[in-house]
Amino acid sequence: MLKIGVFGCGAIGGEICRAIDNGQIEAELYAIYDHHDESLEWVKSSLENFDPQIMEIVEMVREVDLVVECASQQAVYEVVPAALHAKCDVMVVSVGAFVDTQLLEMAENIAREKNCRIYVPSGAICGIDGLISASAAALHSVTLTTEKPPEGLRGAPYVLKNNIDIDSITGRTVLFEGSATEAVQSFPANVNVAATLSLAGIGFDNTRVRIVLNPALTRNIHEIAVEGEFGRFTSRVENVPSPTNPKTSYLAPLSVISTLKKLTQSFNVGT
Ligand SMILES: NC(=O)C1=CN([C@@H]2O[C@H](COP(=O)(O)OP(=O)(O)OC[C@H]3O[C@@H](n4cnc5c(N)ncnc54)[C@H](O)[C@@H]3O)[C@@H](O)[C@H]2O)C=CC1
Ligand SMILES: O=C([O-])CC(=O)C(=O)O
Repeated sequence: MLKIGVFGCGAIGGEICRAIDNGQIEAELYAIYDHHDESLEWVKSSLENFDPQIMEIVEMVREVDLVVECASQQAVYEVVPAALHAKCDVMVVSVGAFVDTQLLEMAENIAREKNCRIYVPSGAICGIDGLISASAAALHSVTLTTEKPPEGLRGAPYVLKNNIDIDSITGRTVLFEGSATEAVQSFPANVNVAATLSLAGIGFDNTRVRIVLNPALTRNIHEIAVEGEFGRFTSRVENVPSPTNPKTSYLAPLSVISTLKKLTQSFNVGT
C-alpha cells in the first residue's frame, strides 16, 4: 500500500488526512508534519483509523513513498529537494513557488536523475485537462480572472504593500492586472492556480491574471479563457471557500484527493 506523508496540516492537509483515514484514498497515512503543534493535534484528533507519526521532512522522506506538500510556497523549497533526493515522489499544492525557475529546473533535474515524479493537481480551477490537451498544438493566449470576497484576499503582500483598505471597498474592484509571474509573488496564498495554469500552458510571463475584489461575493470565482490552434474555451468555477481558511476553496483539497486516488487506481479517466 502507498505510504503517504502529509506536510502541512491546515485546510487542505486536514482534508487529505481524513480522506486517507476514511478509506476514500487507498493508502497508508504514515506521517504528518506542521510547524504548529495545534494543527497537528487538530488533525490527529479528527482521525479514527490511522495514527500517523509526526516526522520532520528529513525523516519523513526516508519512510514514505510520496510526500504531499500543502503548507506554503516557502515550504516547497524545503520539501521538494528533500523528497526527490531521497527518491520519494512529491505532490505540490503551493505551486506558486515554481515561479522560481531555478527551483523548477532543479526539481525537474533531480526527479529525472532519481526517477521520481512531481505531481501538481489542478487545485481550485477547472479546465487544466482541456488546456493540457490544447497545448499539444500552438496556444495563443491564456487568461485567468480570479474574483474573491474580502476574506479571500485579506493580508496578501500586494494589499499590504499598496496600503489597500479592503474593508473600505464597496463595489466590484480590479485590484491587480499583470503576468502570472507578478501575481503569484504578490498574492502567494491566493492565486497558486495562476501557477498551475502557467505550467500547463504558456508559462508564467505570458499568462495574464486579473484579481478582483467583490464584497458582494460569498464564493471564490476563477474564470479561465484559452485561445489556440485548437479553438477557444472558457471555464468558470464558483468555489465554496474552505470553512477553516477562506482564501482556499474546497475544490482545492478535493482535487488533491482525486489526484491521489488516481495514483492508487488502475482505471483512470481524463487527460
Ligand atoms: N493549488 C491550488 O489550487 C491551491 C493552493 N493553495 C495553497 O496550498 C497551501 C495550503 O493551503 P491551506 O491548507 O489552505 O493553508 P492553511 O494555512 O490552512 O494550512 C497550511 C498549514 O501549513 C503549515 N505550514 C506553513 N508553512 C509551513 C512550513 N514551512 N513548515 C511546516 N508547516 C508549515 C501551517 O502551520 C498550516 O497549518 C497554501 O500554500 C495555499 O496557498 C490553496 C488553495 C488552492
Ligand atoms: O483556493 C482558491 O480559490 C485558490 C487559491 O487560494 C490559490 O490558488 O492559492
